[in-house]
Amino acid sequence: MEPAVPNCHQPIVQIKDVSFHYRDQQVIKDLNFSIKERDFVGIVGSNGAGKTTLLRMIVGLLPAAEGTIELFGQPIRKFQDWERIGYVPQKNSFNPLFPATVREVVMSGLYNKKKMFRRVNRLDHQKCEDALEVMRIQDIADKRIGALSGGQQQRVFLARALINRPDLLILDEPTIGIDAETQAGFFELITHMHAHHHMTFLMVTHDLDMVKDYLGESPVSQNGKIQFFVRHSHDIENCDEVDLQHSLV
Ligand SMILES: Nc1ncnc2c1ncn2[C@@H]1O[C@H](COP(=O)(O)OP(=O)(O)OP(=O)(O)O)[C@@H](O)[C@H]1O
Repeated sequence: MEPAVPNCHQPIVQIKDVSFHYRDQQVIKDLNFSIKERDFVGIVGSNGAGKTTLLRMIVGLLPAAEGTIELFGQPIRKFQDWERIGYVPQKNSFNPLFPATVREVVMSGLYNKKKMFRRVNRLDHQKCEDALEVMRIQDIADKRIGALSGGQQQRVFLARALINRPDLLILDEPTIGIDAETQAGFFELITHMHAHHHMTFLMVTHDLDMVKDYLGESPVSQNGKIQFFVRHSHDIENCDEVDLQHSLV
């Protein structure tokens, strides 16, 4: 039997009785689910099941019609600490003429509404170099994003999401449109990060092989057509030892 999750693993996302509809189309109904610190949660479901809608609610882009969502113990409407969450949305495909370089795209992860116009300082540059290094894209940092392959672009968006060293990383079908070999490398990177960094993961994927290999054969729960697979991290045995490596590199 799987050991229980240690008590020091705090709830990161708590979803209670959440429902959502677009006009008259009910997409999510009475969803209850929680994600604890250092869990790796995989969301699987057929097209149109409501997976992206759910992620968009969790990152505050859509309000739940009913029910409550808490992030890091706070109701979402009061939550301000968005730097703690990295989000890689579905399909970031760039026009080859798009003028930004890889480094500029990664740096843009530092800006939110409040900080848009503040000056970039030495620490920001260091964070950017760390994110480039951890994604192994330093050598393409000055290339235009539009000139890269889908797999390389995906690494850039992951680096952009990682620049603030988030506690929770949310990925929406990160390997869609990427060849099998690059996909396997990407999952290796993500699972390595889960094992070695103090981060929690929530990922929508259609890759059932990856889900079964890393998250197990059976979902821990289901809501409508959405299934949730979870791997808990058990390597914090002692609650005094939660100070795992928190830097990226
Ligand atoms: N902005 C929108 N307005 C109206 N309906 C929408 C909107 N976005 C999504 N829908 C509908 O809501 C349902 C759920 O969509 P969603 O994108 O959340 O599903 P999904 O599980 O992520 O699907 P996929 O695997 O195809 O990405 C679908 O029927 C979709 O057509």
